[in-house]
Amino acid sequence: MRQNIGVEDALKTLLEHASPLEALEQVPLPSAFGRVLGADLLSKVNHPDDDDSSLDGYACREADARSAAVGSPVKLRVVGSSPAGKPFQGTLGAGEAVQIFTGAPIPKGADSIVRVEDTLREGEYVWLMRPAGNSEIRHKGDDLRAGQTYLRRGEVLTAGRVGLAAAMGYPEVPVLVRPRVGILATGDEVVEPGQTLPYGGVYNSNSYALAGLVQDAGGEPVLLGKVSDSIDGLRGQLLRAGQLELLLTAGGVSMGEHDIVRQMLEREGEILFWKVKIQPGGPFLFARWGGMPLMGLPGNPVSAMVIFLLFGRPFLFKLLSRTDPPLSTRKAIADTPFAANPTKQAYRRGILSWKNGHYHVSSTGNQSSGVLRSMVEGNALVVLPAGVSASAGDAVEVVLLPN
Ligand SMILES: Nc1nc2c(c(=O)[nH]1)N[C@H]1C(S)=C(S)[C@@H](COP(=O)(O)OP(=O)(O)OC[C@H]3O[C@@H](n4cnc5c(N)ncnc54)[C@H](O)[C@@H]3O)O[C@H]1N2
Ligand code: MOO
Repeated sequence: MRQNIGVEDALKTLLEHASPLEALEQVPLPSAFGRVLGADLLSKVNHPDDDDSSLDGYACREADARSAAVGSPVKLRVVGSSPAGKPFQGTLGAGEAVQIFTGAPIPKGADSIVRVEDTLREGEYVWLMRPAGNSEIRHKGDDLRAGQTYLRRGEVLTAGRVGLAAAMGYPEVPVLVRPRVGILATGDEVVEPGQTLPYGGVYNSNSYALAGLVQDAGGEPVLLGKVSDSIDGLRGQLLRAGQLELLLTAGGVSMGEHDIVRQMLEREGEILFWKVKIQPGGPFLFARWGGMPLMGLPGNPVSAMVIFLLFGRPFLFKLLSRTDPPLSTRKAIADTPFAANPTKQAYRRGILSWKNGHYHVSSTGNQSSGVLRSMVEGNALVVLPAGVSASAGDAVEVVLLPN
């Protein structure tokens, strides 16, 4: 078992155990938002499907309306109307105009448009006060060309991408099946919210915070409840869970005699590393157990969340072949001091804001790993290499907390 390894080393090691998933499912568009596209999608149609108008006005021949001006308008006979969805079927001749609406195909015989604001309608005639132009014509395929690929495997279906899939003619899309991530809390003192809190007890916050982070990364959380500090209980609960793409345990990986996760894995799993030079979350453990990768997250609520973000989230991104980066970073000016850890890379909770053209970050205050509210009051983690503290005014790197 490797111990006390660096952050980069830990990430590299665990990503070697993340094999991209292949299984796909078809989902209807209303359920597609946030899912990861499983195949490249090419457009089934041209959009627009023919040259069309970008405004409400009149279609005519450019040559007929060249001399039109406010003082000397040109008079054309209106031979029809072309609303979007009910295109004019005839052919427009010299001296003629067709009333046209935004999105309607340009009638045969017309080559230009004048907008309605520059016209005056009089019965079956229209006066044009400006020359007609063709810059308001949207050309066939300007937006989408049939047969061209616009969406790619590994892309997250944002609102725009779901809309684009619809525009390309797909009522449903192939997406990667969400990796199922088991979440198990440990500890005799851990009690479910709603129950009476005994002396020395703590409500189980880790399972629920982690479930949210798993969903946000594209996974499907499988809540496995909690086990007390017994190796038999832990093993039994994990066996009941069946085969999952990733197991997360929270707690029980530190030095104490009750640290059952580490003890069980030492006996019957393969621990790939234990302890990373990081704060919070130093006792982080990564193992394989029963053919599954297992992340033993430290029990402190901040540690569990930070370790999942820095390691679990990239792991799920790789399983899903996601092409967007798992984390976003910024450079910011520290408005308050941030204390280093002498031997570990530190991640301090900060409040990131934008002032006078720069990002600024200030501490959320108490940086203890038990202060869960710092993950809510803060929106970023200030990254401090081992031994490097930041004074007010220093430039620092921050990692944005996802939503
Ligand atoms: N002698 C040492 N003690 C500790 C060390 C060390 O190196 N030497 N490391 C400390 C660090 S750093 C951390 S982080 C914690 C991690 O310990 P465990 O992973 O074994 O976690 P627990 O001891 O079970 O719990 C720690 C803390 O978190 C609370 N907790 C646990 N589960 C939940 C939950 N589901 N919801 C909310 N809160 C939870 C638990 O009550 C404890 O307060 O170890 C240090 N100790
Ligand atoms: O990882 Mo521990 O969070 O440093 O307390």
